[in-house]
Amino acid sequence: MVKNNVVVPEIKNEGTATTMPIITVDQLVKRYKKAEQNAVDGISFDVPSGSLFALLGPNGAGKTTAISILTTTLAATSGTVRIAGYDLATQPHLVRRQIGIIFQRPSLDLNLTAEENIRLHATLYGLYPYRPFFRWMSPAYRTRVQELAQLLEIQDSLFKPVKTFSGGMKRKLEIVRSLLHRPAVLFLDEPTTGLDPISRRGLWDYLRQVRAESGTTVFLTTHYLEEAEGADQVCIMNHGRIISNGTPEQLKAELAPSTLTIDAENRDQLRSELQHLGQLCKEKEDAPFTLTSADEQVHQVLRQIQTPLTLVKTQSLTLEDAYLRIIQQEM
Ligand SMILES: Nc1ncnc2c1ncn2[C@@H]1O[C@H](COP(=O)(O)OP(=O)(O)OP(=O)(O)O)[C@@H](O)[C@H]1O
Repeated sequence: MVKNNVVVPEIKNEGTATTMPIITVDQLVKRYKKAEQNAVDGISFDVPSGSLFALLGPNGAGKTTAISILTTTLAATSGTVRIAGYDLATQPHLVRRQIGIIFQRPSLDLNLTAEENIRLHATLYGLYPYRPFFRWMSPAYRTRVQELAQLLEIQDSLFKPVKTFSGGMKRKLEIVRSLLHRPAVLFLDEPTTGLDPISRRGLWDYLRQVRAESGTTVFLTTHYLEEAEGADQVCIMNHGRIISNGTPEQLKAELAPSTLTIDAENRDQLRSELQHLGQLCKEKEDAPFTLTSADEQVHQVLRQIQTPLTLVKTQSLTLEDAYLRIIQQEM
């Protein structure tokens, strides 16, 4: 892998993802006042409509800065961003209508019920006229809230004070609230930080469901690599720059090749066959042959080998392995 290599993604079209970009970022720069370096240093990427896009990077890489600009809460120094066809710099109010945001820190009023939190948000954003009771709100509002609450399985807690909610339920409530206006893009800044593994898994199941049902594009920053494994596209930032961008499979294939361990009764024949196939492999006396290549190459090699094998073991590395390699190359 060459440093700063940007893999052009071949977008998977699973379920709702299409190849049309809903977000286009071009040469985006942010330099904070009095800072000596750019926090975001000329990044460019596209997010296909309906996809799950994960932005990764170590602490201080520039992820929160980038997501803050994309969600119109921070002004860029230069560069252009288009979201759902609108220009971020000149049409921020139109962009805001297209997006839902879930920040790192929950922004719920703990003394209100879940539904009251949703109602306040809906009224503040001008989605529905305010009424002092749920039953007085418009039928459209009531149906939408019930639908979303059911989707995220918090319908039994809708009228309970949020202070009685677990961390996972609060996150789900924030999701309900952010989906109220059917945003085209849902931005999530480290949405599962502080959640236990069960709540994290649950949240992901729900987000998957929401995406399947509404075709929402999800743009996420996370430190949990296993969460990014399920993304259509993974973009890795470091020091304000994009150092890798592609599908998880592409990143793994480029940076963390799979290992194939094979052996045969007739080791001489296998060795010469491997040499003939141009496979450089590590070999210790009497130990199995270990080949390291990208996933599809491993399978190709296996298909071509004629020598009867006594051992075949493949080990695919994880996105976390790929990520650590990319970051370590940068150090
Ligand atoms: N308000 C600010 N003023 C000055 N510098 C800032 C400000 N916010 C962030 N920075 C700097 O910008 C750089 C990028 O920070 P940012 O918070 O975007 O990184 P991050 O990738 O989100 O990190 P983390 O994973 O820790 O949340 C860092 O060097 C940080 O110190």
